[in-house]
Amino acid sequence: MSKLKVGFGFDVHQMKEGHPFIMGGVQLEHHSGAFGHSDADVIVHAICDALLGAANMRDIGYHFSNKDERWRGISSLILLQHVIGLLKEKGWAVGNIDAMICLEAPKINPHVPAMKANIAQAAGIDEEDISIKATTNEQMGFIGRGEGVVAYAVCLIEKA
Ligand SMILES: Nc1ccn([C@@H]2O[C@H](COP(=O)(O)O)[C@@H](O)[C@H]2O)c(=O)n1
Ligand SMILES: C[C@@]1(CO)OP(=O)(O)OP(=O)(O)OC[C@H]1O
Repeated sequence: MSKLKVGFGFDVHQMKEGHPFIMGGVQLEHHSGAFGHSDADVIVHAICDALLGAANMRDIGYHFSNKDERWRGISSLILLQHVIGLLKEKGWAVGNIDAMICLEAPKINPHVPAMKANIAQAAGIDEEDISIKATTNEQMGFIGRGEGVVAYAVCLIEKA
């Protein structure tokens, strides 16, 4: 019988005026963008943490320190590829991923197909096994004021 594990991930990044905004490997047209040590791709970070959590392999900052110059400005899709490699070494394969972005603007919906394609390619999974959703924060709090962006993800992993 195969073994199944679920995982949960969360990430938040500050939004900065004039900064590029990368989400799911797509550069979004917006006056501000998520800021971090890497490309601050918040949905990919939440997915990495969900996968690492499911495999009980610590978290993204443990594997990719924000003090390490190797990861400065790196595409988070490359970090996701590393995470998938770590799971594969332990015999884990990804079942499915479901992720949610909480962001006031811009609209995410038009970009969901491209994001799914990027994440599926980096994770080596079928696009059918990755779901991306979005919500505003109804203009409340730091998300509502456009000061930050949040993402959540859950995943299922399996090993024979
Ligand atoms: N940044 C966002 C936020 C929301 N959406 C889509 O709009 C729908 C309505 O959002 P509410 O927060 O008003 O419920 C939501 O269900 C998403 O489909 C989006 O694309 N980008
Ligand atoms: C991805 C890493 C590494 O570049 O940096 P950030 O882009 O700042 O992202 P965060 O989600 O705060 O933590 C993980 C990191 O160590």
